[in-house]
Amino acid sequence: MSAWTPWDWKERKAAQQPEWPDLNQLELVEKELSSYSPLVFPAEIEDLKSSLAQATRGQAFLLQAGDCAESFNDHSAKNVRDRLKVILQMAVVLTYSSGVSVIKVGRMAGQYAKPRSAPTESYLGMQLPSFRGHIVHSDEPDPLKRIPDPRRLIMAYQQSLSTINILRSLTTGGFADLSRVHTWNQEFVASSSEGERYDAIATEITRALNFMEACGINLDKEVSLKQVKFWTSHEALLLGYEAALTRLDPKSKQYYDLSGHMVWIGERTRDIDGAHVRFASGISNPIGLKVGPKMTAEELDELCKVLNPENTEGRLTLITRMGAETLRKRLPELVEQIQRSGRKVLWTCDPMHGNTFTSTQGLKTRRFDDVVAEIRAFFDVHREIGTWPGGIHIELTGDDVTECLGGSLEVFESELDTQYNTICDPRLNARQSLDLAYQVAEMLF
Ligand SMILES: O=C[C@H](O)[C@H](O)COP(=O)(O)O
Ligand SMILES: C=C(OP(=O)(O)O)C(=O)O
Repeated sequence: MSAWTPWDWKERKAAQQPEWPDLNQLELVEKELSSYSPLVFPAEIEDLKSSLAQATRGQAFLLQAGDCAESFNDHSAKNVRDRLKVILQMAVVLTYSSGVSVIKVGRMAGQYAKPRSAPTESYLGMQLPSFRGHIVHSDEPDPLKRIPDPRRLIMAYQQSLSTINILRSLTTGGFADLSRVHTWNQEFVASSSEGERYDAIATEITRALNFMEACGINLDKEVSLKQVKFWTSHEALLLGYEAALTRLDPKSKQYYDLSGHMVWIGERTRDIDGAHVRFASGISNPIGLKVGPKMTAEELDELCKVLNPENTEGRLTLITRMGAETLRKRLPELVEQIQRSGRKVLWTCDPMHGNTFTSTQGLKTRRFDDVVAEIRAFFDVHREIGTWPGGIHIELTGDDVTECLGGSLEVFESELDTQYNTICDPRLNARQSLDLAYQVAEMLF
């Protein structure tokens, strides 16, 4: 096979691409993007890869979380901060309760493109092109506004740049300092039982920090207490956008997709001969691969070979998403095959995408209990085989939304439409996310 180039995926079939009305305009936009500064840097990507290598060896746990689809409509520093807050809170709960180090990766700063099951969707009896994310078109139910517009690729880049700036200043500029652990508890969470439990942990951490200071340890010098390493990730779906931001690192002579630290291949685009797998095979970023209910052991093995021919630890994360019942039946043979082939992979669990259904009011939703059940099944299978259940992949928001059912402060089906704000799939709200962190921490311990 000829040497890989960032654009040679064009010779393959790319699934789930928008029907761009003007391909010349698309090409001009991609050319312009190719001249823009990178959003992240190779050294950061390698740093994440070495953390993921630790997780592959069972020495760390991956928390990958954020929006289903980031929106162009509600971008603000507050919104980014609130999402970061809940991820930091989950990480504190997981680390404090289990003693395992947690790698924090946001579905943020690039998660704008959505693959869909059907090309059209209906709204009040009208057939519309399915919404594919704000990087493609508006979510408004208007056929004209659903026409794909390439200029949105530039808008996605700009919003990602702004999000990364906010994230960098929050994670290194004092906000993520462990001495501020109490302040990450948002008001609407603080009054709930999860919030109170979180506050108790935060008080114990503060007491431990005070104790260390009283013993003469200068905490100001401990960078790991003052700053947080936080990485970005998204699905590499629109390959023109990804290729335009892919650069050759002059030092290592490796190609990196500099649109985010980690990218993943979705369940609908993982064809081994397809464009997405070809593109991902040539970049040096950590790659995630969604593993749905139809994946066979042979297919998975082949995909691992193509995506990680050097068998590098930290390169490949397998993200299973099939619902608890199917997972208990299917995961053992997949794990055993990968074990037999000696492939070094990080296994993580996406308990969201195998558990979506439509409520009686017609809203897409997920049950909190189904989410927990899939993670429990994932832990059970790995514990039985002796492999490391290395992480979770969650769709969440820092807001007080009513999109997923259940949780300890239960969201009922009749309440779904009160704060149903997602532009695509239902997300856990901040309380449900914390609730989930406690349950996963117990499984991890
Ligand atoms: O978020 C992922 C997918 O885009 C989404 O689950 C697809 O949803 P659909 O089955 O309604 O198209
Ligand atoms: C589309 C997604 O998932 P999947 O490819 O697993 O359906 C996603 O994670 O946004």
